[in-house]
Amino acid sequence: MADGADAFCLREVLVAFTACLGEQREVRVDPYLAGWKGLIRFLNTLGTVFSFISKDAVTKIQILENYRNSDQREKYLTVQSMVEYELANGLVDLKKRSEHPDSGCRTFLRLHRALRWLQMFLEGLRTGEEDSKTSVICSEAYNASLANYHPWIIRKAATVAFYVLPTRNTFLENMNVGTADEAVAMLGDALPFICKVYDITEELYAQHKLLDLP
Ligand SMILES: CCCCCCCC/C=C\CCCCCCCC(=O)N[C@@H](COP(=O)(O)O)[C@H](O)/C=C/CCCCCCCCCCCCC
Repeated sequence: MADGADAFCLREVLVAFTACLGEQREVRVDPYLAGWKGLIRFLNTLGTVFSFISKDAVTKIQILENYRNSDQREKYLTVQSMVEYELANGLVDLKKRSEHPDSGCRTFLRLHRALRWLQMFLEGLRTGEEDSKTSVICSEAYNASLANYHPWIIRKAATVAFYVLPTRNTFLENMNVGTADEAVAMLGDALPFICKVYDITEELYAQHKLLDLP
């Protein structure tokens, strides 16, 4: 694991996802991206076999950060304002990637689908037996979520990468929050917030028929 300022800490990641939720059920983009960036720091400590996954996630985060640093940054403050702005201004390719291949809506949707994987993976870790295999928990979560959107070659590469994951307790002890039991307790506190962020986004995208953006 990395030391110092760059070290992964589960608490920081979970705090970031908790901070996504606004009082009016809005989902804030900055803490959402901060949460993913923290997770990618962790992913990078697991070995180069995961590089193709972290590269894709970093690219998507960068696209959204660019919107947050642009003249239109206020429009990208929350997922709700982003959807409203991009749809009202015809900035989303709805049928085929063409004029707006990297819209905020499309890019966020990819991370949103990955959040479902994360939710299922963390729940599997939380409720798993001490010696259960993280690779199995991870594959099951992946097959029930993200895999449905990936071509065969990506599914194959992801499944191979999962094999190198350590056992559940070693994995939890690498979270920098104390013992495996303490990490489990923290997951229990944070998962309802992650679920809520997921559900609100899913509802918003469904309402605007954006769940299948190319
Ligand atoms: C206790 C907490 C520890 C949890 C640690 C989790 C660390 C995970 C960190 C990052 C997860 C990466 C999120 C990946 C986003 C993938 C978005 C996506 O679906 N992209 C595909 C579609 O994009 P477009 O082509 O349409 O632009 C793209 O094709 C995918 C490429 C890469 C493969 C993605 C495989 C995702 C597997 C997720 C499992 C990560 C394994 C983590 C192991 C702990």
